[in-house]
Amino acid sequence: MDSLLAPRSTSSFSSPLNNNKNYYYCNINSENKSSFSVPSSFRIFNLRKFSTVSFGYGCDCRLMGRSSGCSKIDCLTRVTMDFSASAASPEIAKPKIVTGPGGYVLEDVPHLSDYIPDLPTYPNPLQDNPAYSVVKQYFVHVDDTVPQKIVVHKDSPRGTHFRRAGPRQKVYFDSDEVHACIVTCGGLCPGLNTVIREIVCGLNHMYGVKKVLGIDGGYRGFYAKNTVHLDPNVVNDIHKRGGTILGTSRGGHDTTKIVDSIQDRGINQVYIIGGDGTQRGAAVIFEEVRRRGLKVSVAGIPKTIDNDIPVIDKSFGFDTAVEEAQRAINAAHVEAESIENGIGLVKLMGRYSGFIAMYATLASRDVDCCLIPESPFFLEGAGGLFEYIEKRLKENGHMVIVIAEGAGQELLSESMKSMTQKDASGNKLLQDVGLWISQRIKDYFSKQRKMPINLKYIDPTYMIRAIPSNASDNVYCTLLAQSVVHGAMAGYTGFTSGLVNGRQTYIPFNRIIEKQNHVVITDRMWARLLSSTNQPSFLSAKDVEEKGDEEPSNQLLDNGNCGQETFVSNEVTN
Ligand SMILES: Nc1ncnc2c1ncn2[C@@H]1O[C@H](COP(=O)(O)OP(=O)(O)O)[C@@H](O)[C@H]1O
Ligand SMILES: O=P(O)(O)OC[C@H]1O[C@](O)(COP(=O)(O)O)[C@@H](O)[C@@H]1O
Ligand SMILES: [Mg+2]
Repeated sequence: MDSLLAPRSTSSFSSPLNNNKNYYYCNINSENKSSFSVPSSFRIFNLRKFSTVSFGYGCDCRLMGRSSGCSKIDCLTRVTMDFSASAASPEIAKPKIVTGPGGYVLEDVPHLSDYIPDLPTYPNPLQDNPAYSVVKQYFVHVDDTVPQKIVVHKDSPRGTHFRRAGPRQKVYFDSDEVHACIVTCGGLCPGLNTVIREIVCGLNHMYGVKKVLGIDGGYRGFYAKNTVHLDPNVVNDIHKRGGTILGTSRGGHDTTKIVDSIQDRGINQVYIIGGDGTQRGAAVIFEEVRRRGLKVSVAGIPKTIDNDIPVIDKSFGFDTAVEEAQRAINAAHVEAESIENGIGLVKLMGRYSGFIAMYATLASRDVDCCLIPESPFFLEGAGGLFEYIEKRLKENGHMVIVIAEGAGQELLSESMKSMTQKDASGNKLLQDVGLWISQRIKDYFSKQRKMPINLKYIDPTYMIRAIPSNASDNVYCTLLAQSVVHGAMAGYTGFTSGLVNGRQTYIPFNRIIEKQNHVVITDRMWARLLSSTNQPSFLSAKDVEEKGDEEPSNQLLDNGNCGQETFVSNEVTN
């Protein structure tokens, strides 16, 4: 043990602070001039003008309290502590993998009781709620799990499963004890307000939770902004609006400051709504919370209109975005077919994943060519884009092209000397492929082919994500929000709530952040698109060979289980 801080007497540390059994305090008054000492596994990370020192059980040492007293480290009492009995949590929680017969694997989510012993439990208040008490088997059985792959062969191993979401018979928070907060991060997505609304209403109506804070403006709002009080009245109408009433941002993830803020405010349930970057940030927050031994559930709700989050069937807001994209594609089609050699070009979102472009194309049937980041293409020569455009114009007199913002970036880089700029979150800032390709097409046909064309470029980028969610996304948002609330109340932490094969599940952060979900162009879904547009694949035999090694993604409608009809009916059963 180092000799930085030592307690006056060990008994000074035996009283629980704020009824939080994981923290112990000693009062130090300014007359006791001495030095501070902590065991080497402990760290003082928030030295302020506080007079109370608290020690997390098996984790960090913090200065807390607000009464006047000592302000400097050298005026504190010399105290002696022996923390040898308290095992500090390792830096990173190991994945919880449970195996069973027949190759069954459960990728389980962490639980508060994994690192806090002897937590009290309470009967779930829903059992007295008239809306739920009549529903037979309302509570999820403790052994319910959901398979990740549902297309199997007779001899297939049972494979990976995730814990089924839903209310548990016992909960780990007393309703009055809960102090929740909600934050939204990253780009906008239709349905953010619905998720916020349903978390607030779910906590309040199902569990009687009254203390819910909104964190303003993304992660940095934890430490740089004021919070807002949220209750069912405040959020009543917000699902009818696009955007997020809490505001959002990129960058600003400072783990220590965020967890300090959680701790200082006495927050014990953190609901984090955001995309792949946000879930990475949530995973780090969870690790820090666990390391400090706090009774705080950290729960993620996946948000991404790009659909780039793995494992889950799809993100909320995706359907709405695809629907809105139809309006731009329709306009492009009307413009193109009204003039000779008309080309309607629509750029849609999709930084690394072309799902919106692919589904908008499949839904519209007016699109002749869809270009996405996952499928390389080339412009000139036999089998290239220009050749195909010319062919379509000669056959049809007009054509519609949909391009995802991340498509063909390698071509732009070659011709425009690649920029390596990033946004505040570290995402690569893309060059405008829509403007670039418009110019290349115009130049090619006017200069090289001497063929007059009329190109109309439509960029509805922000229009498709700044709108309120449609009816089906609203239902999805509600189920996601309720699932995440049930999970946190049941003491689960370090998890994202998500739809897997039409069932609500709890997925550990490590699975959500390990990779991005991409369109696999050697899968049937992309083949369906090619056969619907009749565009060439632009792939060489070598490309196909390389792409053939990729694992199939969760392709939304593929595998026969994620179609809209199944999706809705499964939702209802959850
Ligand atoms: N690896 C990471 N570790 C911690 N925080 C991250 C990480 N990546 C992104 N973040 C934070 O998550 C937030 C949202 O990330 P961003 O990539 O902009 O959007 P999205 O979550 O929608 O993908 C930002 O505040 C960013 O700082
Ligand atoms: O201009 P912004 O706000 O950075 O957003 C643009 C990005 O947002 C997205 O729609 C989604 O990004 P995130 O899911 O990472 O927030 C990307 O397709 C696009 O590149
Ligand atoms: Mg992202």
